[in-house]
Amino acid sequence: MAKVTSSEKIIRRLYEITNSHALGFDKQVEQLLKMGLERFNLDIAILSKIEGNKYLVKHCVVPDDVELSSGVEFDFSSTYCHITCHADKPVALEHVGQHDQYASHPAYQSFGLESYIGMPLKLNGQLYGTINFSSPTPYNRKFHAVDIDALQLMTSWVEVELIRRKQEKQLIELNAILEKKAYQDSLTAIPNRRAAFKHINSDLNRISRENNTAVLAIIDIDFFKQINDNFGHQVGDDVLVQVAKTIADSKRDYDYLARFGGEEFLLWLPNINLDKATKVCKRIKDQVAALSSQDKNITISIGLTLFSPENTQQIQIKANAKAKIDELITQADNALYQAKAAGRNCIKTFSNQ
Ligand SMILES: Nc1nc2c(ncn2[C@@H]2O[C@H](COP(=O)(O)OP(=O)(O)OP(=O)(O)O)[C@@H](O)[C@H]2O)c(=O)[nH]1
Repeated sequence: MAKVTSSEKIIRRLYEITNSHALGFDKQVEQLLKMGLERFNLDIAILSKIEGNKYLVKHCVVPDDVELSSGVEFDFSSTYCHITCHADKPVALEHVGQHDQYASHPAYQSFGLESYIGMPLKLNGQLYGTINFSSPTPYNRKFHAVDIDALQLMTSWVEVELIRRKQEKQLIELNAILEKKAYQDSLTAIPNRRAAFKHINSDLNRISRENNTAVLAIIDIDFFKQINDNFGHQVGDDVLVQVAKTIADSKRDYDYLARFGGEEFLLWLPNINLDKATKVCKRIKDQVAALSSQDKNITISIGLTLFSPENTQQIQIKANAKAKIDELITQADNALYQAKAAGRNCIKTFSNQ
């Protein structure tokens, strides 16, 4: 049987550790550092992060009698890693006290570590920190090329993993932004039509389960086309933003406002009856009427409809919430049409009669 070389052993062990994804990054790094300590027969292992002149211990494995833990910070210039990063390559020192140059280094003066092997960690060419192994006693042999190779392998894995984790974090953040954008109106920054459907959908089930009532209102800015035509699209946009903000500020905290499209807004008022909803809408209408643009008052018309589940309808609503929402919107639209026909700047309620 072929003899397994120490390089092969290290590659196998490294493969095992780096493939143990279930362990999680922190444990993997810990095992990697332990493997390095065994490999080099040294006492202290550190994965550091360097920010300016701050040397931060991110991970470490140390003997019980050494007081060092992750989170501890040092002056970067007073560490051996400062030499390593300056050299921009692996540095291996077997007996620092006997070294012409390093014996007078502040790191030796401060920590008295006699043996050290370390390497810079880089992410996309930028210095991130170091991986290093050291001991207060002189090294009992010379560091060889194979030691540097082992250190190189460990460093490369950490570099790749750190980049992957950074990209994963960026991707999660990007997805959150995209998700938010998918449900938000870009002009007014309030929820959009899609978000409103999603919200009402889940609310309908709760309200019907609690045998409560809710009101759906469609709010439409009056003569909005004239604003655009007379003063331009930008002024129209500003009016939309002002109206959205005014409605958002005047509604109850638990009401849900969305831009339904064009100059129309949808307001969902859960756990309310028609009387009270009319009062909320009147307050909103009056607040908007206090706004003006280009010396012209802005007014809105509102159509309301009541959602009142009966116990027997619960199963139906759960199965067909979309159809129920469409029906409520049609009813509120119908009432809005009447408000427009009645001269605008008023509130009308849908009725079957
Ligand atoms: N500035 C701006 N205008 C928009 C936007 N979306 C829709 N509009 C305009 O809104 C106007 C709506 O006009 P109409 O549907 O005739 O309604 P109106 O003029 O308000 O008349 P009534 O509703 O009957 O009082 C159209 O001119 C659209 O171009 C937008 O995002 N920004």
